[in-house]
Amino acid sequence: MSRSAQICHYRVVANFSDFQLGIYFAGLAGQLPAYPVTYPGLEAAARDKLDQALFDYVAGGAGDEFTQTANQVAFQRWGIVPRMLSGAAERDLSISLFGRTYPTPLFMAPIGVLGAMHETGDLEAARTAAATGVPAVISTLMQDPLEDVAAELGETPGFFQLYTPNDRELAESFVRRAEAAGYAGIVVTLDTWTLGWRPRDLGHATFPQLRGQCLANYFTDPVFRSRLEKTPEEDPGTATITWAMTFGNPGLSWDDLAWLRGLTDLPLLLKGICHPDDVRRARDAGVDGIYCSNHGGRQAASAPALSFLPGVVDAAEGMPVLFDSGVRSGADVVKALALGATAVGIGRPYGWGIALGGAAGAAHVLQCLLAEADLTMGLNGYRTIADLGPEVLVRVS
Ligand SMILES: Cc1cc2nc3c(=O)[nH]c(=O)nc-3n(C[C@H](O)[C@H](O)[C@H](O)COP(=O)(O)O)c2cc1C
Ligand SMILES: O=C(O)C(=O)c1ccccc1
Repeated sequence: MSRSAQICHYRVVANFSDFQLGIYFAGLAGQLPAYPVTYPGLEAAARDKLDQALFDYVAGGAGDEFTQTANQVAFQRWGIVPRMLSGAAERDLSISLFGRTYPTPLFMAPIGVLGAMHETGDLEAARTAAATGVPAVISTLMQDPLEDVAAELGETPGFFQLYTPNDRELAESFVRRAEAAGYAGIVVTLDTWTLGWRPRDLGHATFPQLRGQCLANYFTDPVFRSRLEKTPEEDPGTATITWAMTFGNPGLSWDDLAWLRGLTDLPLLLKGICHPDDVRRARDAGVDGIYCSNHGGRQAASAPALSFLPGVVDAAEGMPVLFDSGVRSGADVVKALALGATAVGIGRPYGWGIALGGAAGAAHVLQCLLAEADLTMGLNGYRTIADLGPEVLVRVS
Protein backbone atom coordinates (compact mmCIF):
# COMPACT_ATOMS: atom_id res chain seq x y z
CA MET A 1 0.00 0.00 0.00
CA SER A 2 1.51 3.33 -0.94
CA ARG A 3 1.49 6.12 1.60
CA SER A 4 -0.76 8.34 -0.50
CA ALA A 5 -3.26 5.50 -0.82
CA GLN A 6 -3.27 5.28 2.97
CA ILE A 7 -4.03 8.97 3.29
CA CYS A 8 -7.00 8.90 0.95
CA HIS A 9 -8.34 5.59 2.13
CA TYR A 10 -10.90 6.47 4.73
CA ARG A 11 -12.22 9.48 2.85
CA VAL A 12 -13.88 7.17 0.37
CA VAL A 13 -14.55 4.14 2.53
CA ALA A 14 -16.91 4.70 5.43
CA ASN A 15 -16.06 1.43 7.17
CA PHE A 16 -12.70 2.09 8.77
CA SER A 17 -11.97 -1.58 9.29
CA ASP A 18 -10.93 -1.54 5.64
CA PHE A 19 -7.88 0.38 6.83
CA GLN A 20 -7.07 -2.59 9.05
CA LEU A 21 -7.63 -5.03 6.18
CA GLY A 22 -5.28 -2.95 4.05
CA ILE A 23 -2.52 -3.48 6.63
CA TYR A 24 -3.07 -7.26 6.62
CA PHE A 25 -3.15 -7.42 2.82
CA ALA A 26 0.09 -5.45 2.61
CA GLY A 27 1.49 -7.96 5.09
CA LEU A 28 0.70 -10.77 2.65
CA ALA A 29 3.02 -8.96 0.24
CA GLY A 30 5.68 -8.82 2.96
CA GLN A 31 5.14 -5.16 3.83
CA LEU A 32 4.92 -3.92 7.38
CA PRO A 33 3.03 -0.72 8.32
CA ALA A 34 5.06 2.36 7.43
CA TYR A 35 4.71 3.71 10.99
CA PRO A 36 4.01 2.14 14.41
CA VAL A 37 0.37 1.42 15.24
CA THR A 38 0.57 1.98 19.01
CA TYR A 39 1.27 5.10 21.04
CA PRO A 40 4.34 3.65 22.79
CA GLY A 41 5.64 2.55 19.39
CA LEU A 42 5.22 6.04 17.95
CA GLU A 43 6.88 7.67 20.91
CA ALA A 44 9.82 5.24 20.80
CA ALA A 45 10.33 5.78 17.06
CA ALA A 46 10.22 9.56 17.52
CA ARG A 47 12.71 9.31 20.38
CA ASP A 48 15.12 7.56 18.01
CA LYS A 49 14.67 10.22 15.37
CA LEU A 50 14.58 13.53 17.23
CA ASP A 51 17.25 15.46 19.04
CA GLN A 52 16.94 14.51 22.72
CA ALA A 53 16.08 17.97 24.06
CA LEU A 54 13.33 18.39 21.46
CA PHE A 55 11.97 14.91 22.17
CA ASP A 56 11.89 15.73 25.89
CA TYR A 57 10.21 19.07 25.20
CA VAL A 58 7.35 17.32 23.41
CA ALA A 59 7.13 14.21 25.58
CA GLY A 60 7.54 16.01 28.88
CA GLY A 61 5.20 17.92 31.10
CA ALA A 62 4.83 19.91 34.26
CA GLY A 63 6.43 19.00 37.58
CA ASP A 64 6.71 15.30 38.30
CA GLU A 65 4.59 14.61 35.18
CA PHE A 66 1.96 12.91 37.30
CA THR A 67 -0.80 15.00 35.69
CA GLN A 68 0.25 13.75 32.30
CA THR A 69 0.21 10.14 33.50
CA ALA A 70 -3.11 10.72 35.26
CA ASN A 71 -4.61 11.99 31.99
CA GLN A 72 -4.09 8.53 30.51
CA VAL A 73 -4.95 6.58 33.63
CA ALA A 74 -8.29 8.43 33.82
CA PHE A 75 -9.30 6.80 30.54
CA GLN A 76 -8.31 3.37 31.82
CA ARG A 77 -10.64 3.79 34.79
CA TRP A 78 -13.62 3.74 32.44
CA GLY A 79 -14.81 0.68 30.57
CA ILE A 80 -17.32 0.47 27.72
CA VAL A 81 -20.47 -1.63 28.15
CA PRO A 82 -20.88 -4.07 25.22
CA ARG A 83 -24.29 -4.58 23.60
CA MET A 84 -24.91 -7.44 21.17
CA LEU A 85 -27.10 -7.86 18.08
CA SER A 86 -27.69 -4.13 17.93
CA GLY A 87 -27.21 -3.63 14.20
CA ALA A 88 -23.99 -1.63 14.45
CA ALA A 89 -22.34 -3.19 11.40
CA GLU A 90 -22.45 0.19 9.64
CA ARG A 91 -21.28 3.18 11.65
CA ASP A 92 -21.42 6.92 11.25
CA LEU A 93 -18.83 8.84 13.24
CA SER A 94 -19.60 12.23 11.74
CA ILE A 95 -20.17 15.26 13.94
CA SER A 96 -21.47 18.75 13.37
CA LEU A 97 -19.70 21.77 14.72
CA PHE A 98 -20.45 25.46 14.13
CA GLY A 99 -22.79 24.67 11.27
CA ARG A 100 -20.51 22.23 9.45
CA THR A 101 -20.42 18.47 9.25
CA TYR A 102 -17.09 16.75 9.81
CA PRO A 103 -16.48 13.14 8.76
CA THR A 104 -14.93 12.21 12.09
CA PRO A 105 -15.03 13.42 15.72
CA LEU A 106 -11.26 14.03 15.80
CA PHE A 107 -9.31 17.23 15.51
CA MET A 108 -5.63 18.02 15.73
CA ALA A 109 -4.78 20.04 18.86
CA PRO A 110 -2.39 22.97 18.46
CA ILE A 111 1.28 22.03 18.82
CA GLY A 112 3.59 25.01 18.79
CA VAL A 113 6.71 23.18 17.83
CA LEU A 114 5.69 21.16 14.77
CA GLY A 115 7.98 23.34 12.69
CA ALA A 116 10.94 22.15 14.77
CA MET A 117 9.89 18.48 14.73
CA HIS A 118 9.79 18.40 10.95
CA GLU A 119 11.22 20.87 8.46
CA THR A 120 7.76 21.77 7.19
CA GLY A 121 5.84 20.54 10.23
CA ASP A 122 3.15 23.23 10.31
CA LEU A 123 2.46 22.80 6.60
CA GLU A 124 2.38 19.03 7.12
CA ALA A 125 -0.35 19.38 9.77
CA ALA A 126 -2.41 21.47 7.35
CA ARG A 127 -1.80 18.90 4.60
CA THR A 128 -2.94 16.17 6.98
CA ALA A 129 -6.17 18.09 7.51
CA ALA A 130 -6.60 18.53 3.76
CA ALA A 131 -6.03 14.83 3.12
CA THR A 132 -8.17 13.43 5.92
CA GLY A 133 -10.94 15.94 6.61
CA VAL A 134 -9.78 16.10 10.25
CA PRO A 135 -9.62 19.80 11.17
CA ALA A 136 -6.46 21.27 12.65
CA VAL A 137 -6.13 23.90 15.34
CA ILE A 138 -3.04 25.77 14.27
CA SER A 139 -0.79 27.24 16.98
CA THR A 140 0.34 30.85 17.22
CA LEU A 141 3.84 29.38 17.48
CA MET A 142 4.71 28.36 13.94
CA GLN A 143 7.80 28.05 11.85
CA ASP A 144 5.73 29.07 8.81
CA PRO A 145 3.35 32.04 8.90
CA LEU A 146 -0.33 31.34 9.43
CA GLU A 147 -1.15 32.45 5.88
CA ASP A 148 1.17 29.82 4.34
CA VAL A 149 -0.31 27.16 6.60
CA ALA A 150 -3.88 28.14 5.70
CA ALA A 151 -3.02 27.73 2.03
CA GLU A 152 -2.37 24.01 2.64
CA LEU A 153 -5.67 23.24 4.37
CA GLY A 154 -7.56 22.42 1.19
CA GLU A 155 -11.27 21.98 1.82
CA THR A 156 -10.84 21.23 5.52
CA PRO A 157 -11.42 24.07 7.98
CA GLY A 158 -8.59 25.17 10.21
CA PHE A 159 -8.89 27.01 13.50
CA PHE A 160 -6.35 29.57 14.66
CA GLN A 161 -5.09 29.19 18.22
CA LEU A 162 -4.28 32.54 19.79
CA TYR A 163 -1.78 33.06 22.53
CA THR A 164 -2.97 36.50 23.58
CA PRO A 165 0.12 38.69 23.75
CA ASN A 166 0.35 41.51 26.27
CA ASP A 167 0.21 43.93 23.34
CA ARG A 168 -3.43 44.34 22.32
CA GLU A 169 -2.62 45.69 18.88
CA LEU A 170 -0.55 42.59 18.16
CA ALA A 171 -3.41 40.33 19.30
CA GLU A 172 -5.75 42.23 16.99
CA SER A 173 -3.32 41.91 14.14
CA PHE A 174 -3.13 38.11 14.63
CA VAL A 175 -6.92 37.84 14.60
CA ARG A 176 -7.25 40.05 11.48
CA ARG A 177 -4.64 37.93 9.72
CA ALA A 178 -6.37 34.70 10.73
CA GLU A 179 -9.69 36.01 9.43
CA ALA A 180 -8.12 37.17 6.16
CA ALA A 181 -6.43 33.78 5.72
CA GLY A 182 -9.78 32.00 6.03
CA TYR A 183 -9.57 30.28 9.41
CA ALA A 184 -12.94 29.01 10.62
CA GLY A 185 -12.60 30.01 14.27
CA ILE A 186 -10.33 31.42 16.96
CA VAL A 187 -9.23 29.31 19.91
CA VAL A 188 -7.84 31.41 22.76
CA THR A 189 -5.59 29.40 25.06
CA LEU A 190 -5.90 30.57 28.65
CA ASP A 191 -3.78 28.10 30.61
CA THR A 192 -0.42 29.34 29.31
CA TRP A 193 -0.28 32.98 30.39
CA THR A 194 3.18 32.07 31.60
CA LEU A 195 5.34 28.99 31.11
CA GLY A 196 4.83 26.03 33.45
CA TRP A 197 7.58 24.33 35.51
CA ARG A 198 9.07 21.74 33.16
CA PRO A 199 11.97 19.83 34.70
CA ARG A 200 13.01 18.11 31.46
CA ASP A 201 13.47 21.44 29.66
CA LEU A 202 15.12 22.95 32.72
CA GLY A 203 17.53 20.00 32.79
CA HIS A 204 18.51 20.65 29.18
CA ALA A 205 18.47 24.40 29.88
CA THR A 206 16.74 24.93 26.57
CA PHE A 207 13.37 25.92 25.20
CA PRO A 208 12.63 26.03 21.46
CA GLN A 209 11.09 29.49 21.20
CA LEU A 210 13.80 31.06 23.33
CA ARG A 211 16.18 29.93 20.60
CA GLY A 212 14.11 31.81 18.03
CA GLN A 213 12.28 28.73 16.71
CA CYS A 214 8.64 28.77 15.60
CA LEU A 215 8.17 32.53 15.87
CA ALA A 216 7.23 33.20 12.23
CA ASN A 217 3.83 34.66 13.07
CA TYR A 218 5.49 37.29 15.21
CA PHE A 219 8.44 37.98 12.94
CA THR A 220 6.18 38.50 9.90
CA ASP A 221 3.64 40.60 11.74
CA PRO A 222 3.56 44.32 10.88
CA VAL A 223 2.64 45.32 14.45
CA PHE A 224 5.37 43.15 16.00
CA ARG A 225 7.90 44.47 13.50
CA SER A 226 6.89 48.04 14.28
CA ARG A 227 7.98 47.41 17.89
CA LEU A 228 11.56 46.63 16.79
CA GLU A 229 14.37 48.96 15.84
CA LYS A 230 16.02 46.35 13.63
CA THR A 231 14.11 43.74 11.67
CA PRO A 232 14.10 40.11 12.89
CA GLU A 233 16.20 39.25 9.83
CA GLU A 234 18.86 41.80 10.85
CA ASP A 235 18.74 41.08 14.59
CA PRO A 236 16.97 37.81 15.42
CA GLY A 237 18.29 37.86 19.00
CA THR A 238 16.52 41.09 19.93
CA ALA A 239 13.38 39.98 18.09
CA THR A 240 13.38 36.77 20.13
CA ILE A 241 13.78 38.65 23.40
CA THR A 242 10.94 40.96 22.34
CA TRP A 243 8.82 37.85 21.74
CA ALA A 244 9.63 36.57 25.24
CA MET A 245 8.57 39.93 26.71
CA THR A 246 5.37 40.01 24.66
CA PHE A 247 4.22 36.38 24.79
CA GLY A 248 2.85 36.10 28.32
CA ASN A 249 -0.14 37.90 29.70
CA PRO A 250 -0.45 37.42 33.46
CA GLY A 251 -2.92 40.29 33.70
CA LEU A 252 -5.49 38.79 31.33
CA SER A 253 -8.81 38.45 33.17
CA TRP A 254 -12.51 37.91 32.60
CA ASP A 255 -12.75 41.68 32.10
CA ASP A 256 -10.76 41.26 28.89
CA LEU A 257 -13.17 38.75 27.43
CA ALA A 258 -15.51 41.39 26.01
CA TRP A 259 -12.53 42.82 24.13
CA LEU A 260 -11.57 39.36 22.81
CA ARG A 261 -15.17 38.64 21.83
CA GLY A 262 -15.34 42.00 20.05
CA LEU A 263 -12.29 41.16 17.94
CA THR A 264 -14.09 38.75 15.64
CA ASP A 265 -17.39 37.39 14.43
CA LEU A 266 -15.78 33.99 13.90
CA PRO A 267 -16.61 31.24 16.39
CA LEU A 268 -14.60 31.98 19.53
CA LEU A 269 -13.47 29.13 21.81
CA LEU A 270 -11.63 29.21 25.13
CA LYS A 271 -9.01 26.52 25.68
CA GLY A 272 -8.04 25.29 29.12
CA ILE A 273 -11.45 25.61 30.79
CA CYS A 274 -12.10 22.89 33.40
CA HIS A 275 -14.48 24.40 35.98
CA PRO A 276 -18.25 24.69 35.45
CA ASP A 277 -18.27 28.26 36.81
CA ASP A 278 -15.67 29.24 34.22
CA VAL A 279 -17.87 27.65 31.55
CA ARG A 280 -20.81 29.78 32.67
CA ARG A 281 -18.73 32.96 32.70
CA ALA A 282 -17.51 32.16 29.20
CA ARG A 283 -21.08 31.58 28.03
CA ASP A 284 -22.23 34.84 29.55
CA ALA A 285 -19.45 36.61 27.68
CA GLY A 286 -20.71 35.23 24.38
CA VAL A 287 -18.11 32.63 23.48
CA ASP A 288 -19.19 29.91 21.06
CA GLY A 289 -17.35 26.88 22.36
CA ILE A 290 -15.45 25.51 25.33
CA TYR A 291 -12.21 23.60 24.98
CA CYS A 292 -11.70 21.46 28.08
CA SER A 293 -8.01 20.60 28.45
CA ASN A 294 -5.14 20.66 30.91
CA HIS A 295 -2.63 21.24 28.11
CA GLY A 296 -1.60 17.60 28.15
CA GLY A 297 -0.26 18.04 31.68
CA ARG A 298 2.35 20.52 30.47
CA GLN A 299 1.32 23.64 32.32
CA ALA A 300 0.03 23.21 35.86
CA ALA A 301 0.13 20.11 38.01
CA SER A 302 -3.59 19.46 38.25
CA ALA A 303 -6.01 16.57 37.88
CA PRO A 304 -6.86 14.46 34.83
CA ALA A 305 -8.66 16.64 32.31
CA LEU A 306 -11.15 13.82 31.73
CA SER A 307 -12.38 14.11 35.32
CA PHE A 308 -13.56 17.65 34.53
CA LEU A 309 -15.31 16.82 31.27
CA PRO A 310 -18.76 15.82 32.61
CA GLY A 311 -19.05 19.00 34.73
CA VAL A 312 -17.95 21.14 31.82
CA VAL A 313 -20.43 19.49 29.45
CA ASP A 314 -23.22 19.93 31.96
CA ALA A 315 -22.50 23.63 32.45
CA ALA A 316 -22.11 24.19 28.71
CA GLU A 317 -25.81 23.43 28.25
CA GLY A 318 -25.47 22.34 24.64
CA MET A 319 -22.63 24.65 23.64
CA PRO A 320 -19.93 22.62 21.83
CA VAL A 321 -17.25 21.18 24.10
CA LEU A 322 -13.92 20.23 22.58
CA PHE A 323 -11.70 18.01 24.69
CA ASP A 324 -8.06 16.97 24.74
CA SER A 325 -5.37 15.63 27.08
CA GLY A 326 -4.36 11.99 27.29
CA VAL A 327 -6.20 10.55 24.28
CA ARG A 328 -4.02 7.68 23.12
CA SER A 329 -6.38 5.14 21.55
CA GLY A 330 -9.62 4.77 19.66
CA ALA A 331 -11.26 3.51 22.85
CA ASP A 332 -10.21 6.76 24.56
CA VAL A 333 -11.93 8.68 21.76
CA VAL A 334 -15.15 6.74 22.34
CA LYS A 335 -14.97 7.33 26.11
CA ALA A 336 -14.49 11.10 25.69
CA LEU A 337 -17.48 11.19 23.33
CA ALA A 338 -19.56 9.18 25.80
CA LEU A 339 -18.70 11.70 28.52
CA GLY A 340 -20.09 14.43 26.30
CA ALA A 341 -17.25 15.82 24.19
CA THR A 342 -18.43 17.19 20.86
CA ALA A 343 -15.02 16.64 19.30
CA VAL A 344 -11.87 14.96 20.58
CA GLY A 345 -8.43 16.51 20.25
CA ILE A 346 -5.25 14.60 19.57
CA GLY A 347 -1.98 16.14 20.74
CA ARG A 348 1.33 14.30 21.05
CA PRO A 349 0.27 11.22 18.99
CA TYR A 350 -0.12 13.12 15.73
CA GLY A 351 2.92 15.24 16.65
CA TRP A 352 5.03 12.07 16.64
CA GLY A 353 3.41 11.19 13.30
CA ILE A 354 4.55 14.52 11.85
CA ALA A 355 8.06 13.96 13.22
CA LEU A 356 8.22 10.48 11.68
CA GLY A 357 6.69 11.12 8.30
CA GLY A 358 5.13 14.55 7.86
CA ALA A 359 1.54 14.51 6.62
CA ALA A 360 1.69 10.79 5.77
CA GLY A 361 2.85 9.98 9.30
CA ALA A 362 0.18 12.11 10.96
CA ALA A 363 -2.54 10.75 8.68
CA HIS A 364 -1.46 7.23 9.64
CA VAL A 365 -1.81 8.08 13.33
CA LEU A 366 -5.27 9.59 12.82
CA GLN A 367 -6.36 6.61 10.74
CA CYS A 368 -5.27 4.18 13.42
CA LEU A 369 -7.22 6.13 16.05
CA LEU A 370 -10.28 6.33 13.81
CA ALA A 371 -10.16 2.70 12.79
CA GLU A 372 -9.93 1.66 16.43
CA ALA A 373 -12.66 4.08 17.54
CA ASP A 374 -14.91 2.84 14.78
CA LEU A 375 -14.31 -0.82 15.62
CA THR A 376 -14.70 -0.14 19.33
CA MET A 377 -18.10 1.38 18.67
CA GLY A 378 -19.19 -1.33 16.27
CA LEU A 379 -18.06 -4.30 18.33
CA ASN A 380 -19.66 -2.83 21.45
CA GLY A 381 -22.89 -2.28 19.53
CA TYR A 382 -23.01 1.50 19.10
CA ARG A 383 -23.75 2.85 15.64
CA THR A 384 -23.52 6.61 15.95
CA ILE A 385 -22.13 9.13 18.38
CA ALA A 386 -25.70 9.90 19.44
CA ASP A 387 -25.81 6.33 20.82
CA LEU A 388 -22.97 7.18 23.21
CA GLY A 389 -23.70 8.65 26.63
CA PRO A 390 -22.46 8.17 30.20
CA GLU A 391 -24.65 5.05 30.44
CA VAL A 392 -22.40 3.18 27.98
CA LEU A 393 -19.49 3.50 30.44
CA VAL A 394 -18.76 1.61 33.61
CA ARG A 395 -16.20 2.41 36.33
CA VAL A 396 -13.40 -0.14 36.57
CA SER A 397 -10.88 -0.29 39.38
C1 LIG B 1 4.93 19.96 22.10
C2 LIG B 1 3.60 20.58 22.42
C3 LIG B 1 3.36 21.90 22.08
C4 LIG B 1 2.13 22.47 22.37
N1 LIG B 1 1.87 23.75 21.95
C5 LIG B 1 0.66 24.29 22.17
C6 LIG B 1 0.35 25.56 21.65
O1 LIG B 1 1.14 26.19 20.97
N2 LIG B 1 -0.87 26.07 21.93
C7 LIG B 1 -1.79 25.39 22.68
O2 LIG B 1 -2.88 25.90 22.93
N3 LIG B 1 -1.53 24.15 23.14
C8 LIG B 1 -0.34 23.59 22.89
N4 LIG B 1 -0.08 22.32 23.33
C9 LIG B 1 -1.12 21.57 24.05
C10 LIG B 1 -1.97 20.76 23.06
O3 LIG B 1 -2.77 21.61 22.27
C11 LIG B 1 -2.91 19.81 23.79
O4 LIG B 1 -3.68 20.51 24.75
C12 LIG B 1 -2.19 18.64 24.47
O5 LIG B 1 -1.07 18.21 23.73
C13 LIG B 1 -3.17 17.49 24.62
O6 LIG B 1 -2.62 16.47 25.32
P1 LIG B 1 -1.98 15.13 24.67
O7 LIG B 1 -0.67 15.54 24.12
O8 LIG B 1 -1.88 14.27 25.85
O9 LIG B 1 -2.92 14.61 23.61
C14 LIG B 1 1.14 21.72 23.03
C15 LIG B 1 1.38 20.39 23.35
C16 LIG B 1 2.59 19.80 23.04
C17 LIG B 1 2.80 18.35 23.36
O1 LIG C 1 4.96 23.95 25.14
C1 LIG C 1 3.76 24.21 25.16
O2 LIG C 1 2.91 23.37 25.48
C2 LIG C 1 3.30 25.54 24.82
O3 LIG C 1 2.19 25.65 24.42
C3 LIG C 1 4.15 26.72 25.03
C4 LIG C 1 4.96 27.21 24.04
C5 LIG C 1 5.75 28.35 24.26
C6 LIG C 1 5.73 29.00 25.46
C7 LIG C 1 4.91 28.50 26.46
C8 LIG C 1 4.13 27.36 26.25
